[in-house]
Amino acid sequence: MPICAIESIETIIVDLPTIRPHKLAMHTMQNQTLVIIRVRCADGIEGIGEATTIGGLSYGNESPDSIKTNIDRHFAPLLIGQDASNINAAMLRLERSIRGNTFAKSGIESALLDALGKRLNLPVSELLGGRVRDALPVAWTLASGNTEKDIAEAEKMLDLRRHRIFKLKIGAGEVCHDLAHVIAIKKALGDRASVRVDVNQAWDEAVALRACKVLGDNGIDLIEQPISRNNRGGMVRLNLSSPAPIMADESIECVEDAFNLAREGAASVFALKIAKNGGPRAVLRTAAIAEAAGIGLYGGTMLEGGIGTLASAHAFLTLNKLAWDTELFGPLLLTEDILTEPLLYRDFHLHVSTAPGLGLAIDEERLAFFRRDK
Ligand SMILES: O=C(O)C[C@H]1C=CC(=O)O1
Ligand SMILES: [Mn+2]
Repeated sequence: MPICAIESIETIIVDLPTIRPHKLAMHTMQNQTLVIIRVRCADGIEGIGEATTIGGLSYGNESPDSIKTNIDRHFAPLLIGQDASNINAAMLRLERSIRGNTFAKSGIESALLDALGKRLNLPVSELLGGRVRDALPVAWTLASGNTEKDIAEAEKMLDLRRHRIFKLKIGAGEVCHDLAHVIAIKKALGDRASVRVDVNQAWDEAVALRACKVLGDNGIDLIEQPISRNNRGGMVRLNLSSPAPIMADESIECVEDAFNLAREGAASVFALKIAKNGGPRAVLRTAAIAEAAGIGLYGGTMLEGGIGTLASAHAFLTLNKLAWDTELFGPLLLTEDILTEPLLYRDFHLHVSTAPGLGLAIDEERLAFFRRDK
């Protein structure tokens, strides 16, 4: 294939409203901020990617502002003039000069895959080796902060046949109150739904030791990141003692973290996130480590909009087993998106088309309206 140079890279910060406040242990989201990445190539093809985090710097090491600045100032000069079709070479070039910054790398890798797919007339899932499914089961997060509201929201999702897996965000309140909240929701939904919790690192080990037992004994299927990512020994001990499986989320900030967690036995399920590994190809390296270690897989999200959600979905479609399903509901938390077509959620699944690249197009008017610098 002749060399097709990267001509320009544009980063655009977009602020979109959410359907309701989304309450996490470390931050309450009132809206969501996406960083859209447009990689323009010499053959006129444009690759589109997204790098999105939650709550500025309250969740991870990168913020929308740092992602934009770092791509504009540090990534773009390394990539302009390089072959857009050689994703290995482009990503290795970044890796040699740029430490960390996996969110920004993920957005760039997604955009390069989108461009290559459009160039070759193939969906990104096929560039990643081929899909073994066309749709993914999708969990919903109940995070209004109110038990009755959360139960009503879950009932609505079941009626709509949109979700039958619910993740509850806890950790911000008193432990006893949080446990009562979770147990009340599980009681109301019974066997009609899988109920899981995400503590977002809020507990210490002593609290988690007791709380995980209560959760497991009350029918909670999965406990996500109960304690700090820094307490790896504690994760190992909890994973041994908890009656419900422990899932690592914040513990994985790169592929090497995944290897160390697997080696130490610190979790029996991994949340896969393209943003935390450096892209759709990078996340599959973490998936391979998990598969080799007998660790279950869950398709995670950073509450991306449609672009990041599809980039994640194309990677997850290629996996042999996704024992714990996915939570790719980000676009459904937003009242607006910037794509010409919404993603297709039906019968508890996200359905992913086989259109070239990520299979999406930007609605330029909406983008112009929602971009922060307009
Ligand atoms: O998992 C997280 O910690 C982040 C995110 C994913 C779903 C959700 O509601 O929040
Ligand atoms: Mn989480």
